[in-house]
Amino acid sequence: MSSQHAFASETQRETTGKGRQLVAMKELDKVYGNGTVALSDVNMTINEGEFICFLGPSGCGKSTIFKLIAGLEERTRGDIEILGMSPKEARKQSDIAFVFQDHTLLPWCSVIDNVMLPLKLRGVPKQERLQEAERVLALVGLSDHRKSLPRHLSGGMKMRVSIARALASRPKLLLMDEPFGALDEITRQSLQDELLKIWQQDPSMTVLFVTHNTFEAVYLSTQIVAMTARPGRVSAVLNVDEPFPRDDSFRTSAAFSQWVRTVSEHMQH
Ligand SMILES: Nc1ncnc2c1ncn2[C@@H]1O[C@H](COP(=O)(O)OP(=O)(O)OP(=O)(O)O)[C@@H](O)[C@H]1O
Repeated sequence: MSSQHAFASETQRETTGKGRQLVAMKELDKVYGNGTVALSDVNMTINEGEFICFLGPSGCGKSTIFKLIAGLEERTRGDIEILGMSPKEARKQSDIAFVFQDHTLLPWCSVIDNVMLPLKLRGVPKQERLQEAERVLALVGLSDHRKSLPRHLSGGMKMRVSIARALASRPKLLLMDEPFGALDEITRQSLQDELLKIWQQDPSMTVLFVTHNTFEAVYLSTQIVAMTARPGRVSAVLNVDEPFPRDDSFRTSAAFSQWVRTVSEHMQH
């Protein structure tokens, strides 16, 4: 791999995904009410099954892109579609789930009640809720802690609960906004491995992941979206064409170091 061909130019920004087109953004601008131009002319397609990390300086509009995809903010100009629907329609069908850095668990509810809450709000019958919660708690290795309260869990465990809660709605698109930013390095790496395992088990699930950490982006991604400082634009999309499953042997490989160097060099320009 060389830095000359690693990045697709802005006009060639087609993904190399495993599935059908999931998200289409065309000439997207976002100007907030106070006049802040958060995004300018964002053009991007995202295919089903990708794991895409968004990297860029603070304030470049990464969270804003997520809010537009989730239908939590309205675009100022341009088009955005999720599986041919508006973001709000897609969210209503529970096709989209969020995980934030702050785990947002209800402190007075047990782990399993926290995981079941979104299903309860959607009117899913109790037996089905329980089954689904057990399934996702097993996925994140927390079955034995189903009755614990959040305050009895470590930061990494709270994040696992938060991921389980998002997975319980079986989303097609999982949006993760700096989820591991507050965790120590060892916990972070084990959660990266668990997340990749979960993602690999479901070929149709797409993960969009914001991080400031180049190592994390290279380790996790099928693609890295590099963004410029505000107003945010997509400056390049990098296809990290390294095989899965990935493990510590990838983290310590020469190829990994080369990818990190390439991405870092790009981000400095
Ligand atoms: N509701 C809002 N009203 C006005 N300006 C906003 C609003 N939300 C975000 N902004 C501004 O829009 C720009 C992009 O913000 P955004 O949070 O999307 O960036 P980011 O890349 O996610 O930042 P960070 O990496 O620091 O989390 C910033 O200048 C921010 O201050």
